[in-house]
Amino acid sequence: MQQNLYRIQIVGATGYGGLGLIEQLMRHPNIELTSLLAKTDTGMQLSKIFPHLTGFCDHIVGEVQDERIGENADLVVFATPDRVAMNYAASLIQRGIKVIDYSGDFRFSDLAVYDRYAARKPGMGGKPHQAPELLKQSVYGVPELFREKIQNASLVGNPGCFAIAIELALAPALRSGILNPQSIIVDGKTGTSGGGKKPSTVNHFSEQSENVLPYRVANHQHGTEAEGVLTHVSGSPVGITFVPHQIPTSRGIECAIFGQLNREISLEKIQELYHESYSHEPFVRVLPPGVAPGPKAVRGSNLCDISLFVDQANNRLVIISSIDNLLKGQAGTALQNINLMLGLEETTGINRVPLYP
Ligand SMILES: NC(=O)C1=CN([C@@H]2O[C@H](COP(=O)(O)OP(=O)(O)OC[C@H]3O[C@@H](n4cnc5c(N)ncnc54)[C@H](OP(=O)(O)O)[C@@H]3O)[C@@H](O)[C@H]2O)C=CC1
Ligand SMILES: CC(=O)N[C@@H](CCC(=O)OP(=O)(O)O)C(=O)O
Repeated sequence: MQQNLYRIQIVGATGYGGLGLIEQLMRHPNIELTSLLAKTDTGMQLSKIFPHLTGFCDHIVGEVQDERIGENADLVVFATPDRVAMNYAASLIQRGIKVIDYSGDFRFSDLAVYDRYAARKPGMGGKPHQAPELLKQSVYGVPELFREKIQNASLVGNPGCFAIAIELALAPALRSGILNPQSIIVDGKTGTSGGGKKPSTVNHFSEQSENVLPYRVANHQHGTEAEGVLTHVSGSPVGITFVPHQIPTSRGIECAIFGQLNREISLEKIQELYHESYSHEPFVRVLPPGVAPGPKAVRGSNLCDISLFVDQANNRLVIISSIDNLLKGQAGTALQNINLMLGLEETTGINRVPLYP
């Protein structure tokens, strides 16, 4: 191994989340992509599947076989659906190989919370966790909230896309005690890439175009995830009613978040509070009063934009949070976590200016 050149294997490399990481790693000076594995599209160059990568990443995609997982790697990223990483993480960690998983397998330190997440996620069928003993050592991968733990972790559970947008938006207000933690309502919108690359009736153009489709109303797995994390960081039980919608864009998430203020407080003071929390964070922007441009302003970047409003007549705080679901909501945060776990500068390979329009 060249000095400071770390070897990474991606399992699930042919999906959107694998792709998002590969695109960023093409510009990473300290990381070598040693292998790409997937289930179906194997034996061909990645650039045959994604022609925009021609000349940038022409690696051949290998088949997922047990003996290949962890081969020639310092860190393995599972960009796979739920219940894949849980079968491999223990043996990788035993071999001294670090692991990041994009799914819900390792987002929860408590098995009961995992079970609640799994009960809300379609297709999970209430199956038990295959490696519950690892939950206590896994670290939740939101660097802005758990940076030091991530730096020392062997196993990181990358967050859910809506969950990170909600957590970054609410953490400063809930930590400071200005909001009633049981009063939170979130109206979320996501582009169709949130559901991955596999076509379905719901993301068929004629079904999803010209519509705003509510789904899993007050029963989405990221509501549970954000409640648990925000309860942990604020020290008070947080209750969130979350209604997600799918909208006809390819990428982007916007959450409009409402909470009752415990006392009268000016927008200026709340802006100050958020600036104190995030002025040193490279990927969180607290926007000036009155500015809320939506997810188009963060598209293609790892940024989370936060806009704050006070509804004075009803003494409510309104927070608008926008991310690119495939970057800050997935592969961008994953690369932040990889950099932290490997002792590299956190922003390496990530500092992209949003693509506009
Ligand atoms: N899309 C998003 O916005 C976000 C997604 N996530 C999570 O990230 C993970 C990946 O999501 P996404 O990129 O959207 O999904 P995709 O469906 O686009 O990609 C999934 C990838 O995993 C591979 N795969 C599927 N089953 C297996 C298996 N049993 N063993 C090995 N590889 C397998 C697929 O290969 P093949 O096609 O060959 O089956 C494909 O390469 C999921 O856990 C998702 O919940 C998290 C945050 C945001
Ligand atoms: C549009 C769409 O279907 N979005 C997915 C995105 C969430 C996701 O992938 O989250 P997990 O990692 O927790 O599974 C959803 O709402 O379930």
